[in-house]
Amino acid sequence: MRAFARSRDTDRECDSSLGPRTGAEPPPVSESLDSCGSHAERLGIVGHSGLQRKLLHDLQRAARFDAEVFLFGETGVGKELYARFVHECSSRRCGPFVAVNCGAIPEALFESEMFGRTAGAFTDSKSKSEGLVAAASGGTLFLDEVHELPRSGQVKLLRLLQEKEYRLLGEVKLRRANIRVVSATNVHPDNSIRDGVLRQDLYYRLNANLMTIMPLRERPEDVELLTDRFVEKYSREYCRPDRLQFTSAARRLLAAYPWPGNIRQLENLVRGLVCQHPDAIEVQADDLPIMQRQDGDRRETSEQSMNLYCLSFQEAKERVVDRFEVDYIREMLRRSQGNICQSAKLAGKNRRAFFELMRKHSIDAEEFKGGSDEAMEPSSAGPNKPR
Ligand SMILES: Nc1ncnc2c1ncn2[C@@H]1O[C@H](COP(=O)(O)OP(=O)(O)OP(=O)(O)O)[C@@H](O)[C@H]1O
Repeated sequence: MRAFARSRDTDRECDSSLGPRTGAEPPPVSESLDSCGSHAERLGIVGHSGLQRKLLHDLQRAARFDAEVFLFGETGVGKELYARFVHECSSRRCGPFVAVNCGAIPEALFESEMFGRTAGAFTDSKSKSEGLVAAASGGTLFLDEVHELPRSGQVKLLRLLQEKEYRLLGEVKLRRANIRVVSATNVHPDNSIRDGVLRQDLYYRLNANLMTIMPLRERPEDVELLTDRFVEKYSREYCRPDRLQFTSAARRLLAAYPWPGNIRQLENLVRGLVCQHPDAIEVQADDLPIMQRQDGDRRETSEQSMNLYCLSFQEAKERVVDRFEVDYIREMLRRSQGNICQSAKLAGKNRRAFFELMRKHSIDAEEFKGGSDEAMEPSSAGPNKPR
């Protein structure tokens, strides 16, 4: 079971008067919304854009009640971090936070992993095992990549959410579940439902509080603070005595870059710069070559759009659509490292239609296979992802 559960908090200091409670009642008035600022700080959440402040405010509000929270956002925007924030701001903060990668649970093992099993429940199960629901008891169960849950498992989860009851595999007795479920996905739920990947009834049950986490490119004001936070974090981790500085040209590039891998990508870039340039004091714009290329691409795009006005409406429209299709398909392939099935899924198209578009524009999936760090990272920095 532990292979699917990424982490579990057990050793935190808690005010026993604050919980975990049974989960039904909201925390007392003394736990005001503002008291959660310290939780954000403790979790290392930074950002001062309006979008970020609104998100934290909405999450705090949702956290006070025991209803499900559904987080939607691109990869690397911080869904797991914000799920922890909900947990910390809730009356369940003294209970465990159990994060589960739904895509990693094989369909055949779903029930036993989620609900646990008695000894001998199936042929080679010699001992009793508590499931994830029991592991998260009194706390929060975080279902990451929820659209990857097996279909049969979704039905069973629906029953758990509706009845707040479950049964160990091999046992008749019903047990009461004391969990709050926070789930997350990077595929738009409308697309997952349309493609039959996510059951609509389960989605309705999970999204009592639907929160969209905006990508980093929509809140460039946060880039500077995040950069400084990561410089501090990795200077400490790699025992660098001096703090890396960025020239204003380099900071402008960082703020203008679209960050397809979001905050994880920025974090990896900074980590790479901190550990790969131990003697450098200042990062120049020239130290961020792929970002400059991106800047060049953008200039080129605007020049091309000027030329559009020399064409007829129909021709100009076709050219824009073509360019969009190429950019979009390449981006999906880049995100899934050349996996066509996964790219089609991300795009909400069927595989054949996606492949036809690739053929139309002579795009080769091989180009995106392997070397994903080079494709993802704005510089050659930070070859290892933290996750
Ligand atoms: N506002 C923030 N402040 C500081 N660090 C952040 C913030 N948001 C995200 N991070 C950091 O970015 C990294 C990626 O975050 P996280 O793993 O939560 O993203 P995710 O959306 O769950 O990604 P995925 O969809 O790939 O699972 C983590 O190291 C996290 O600590």
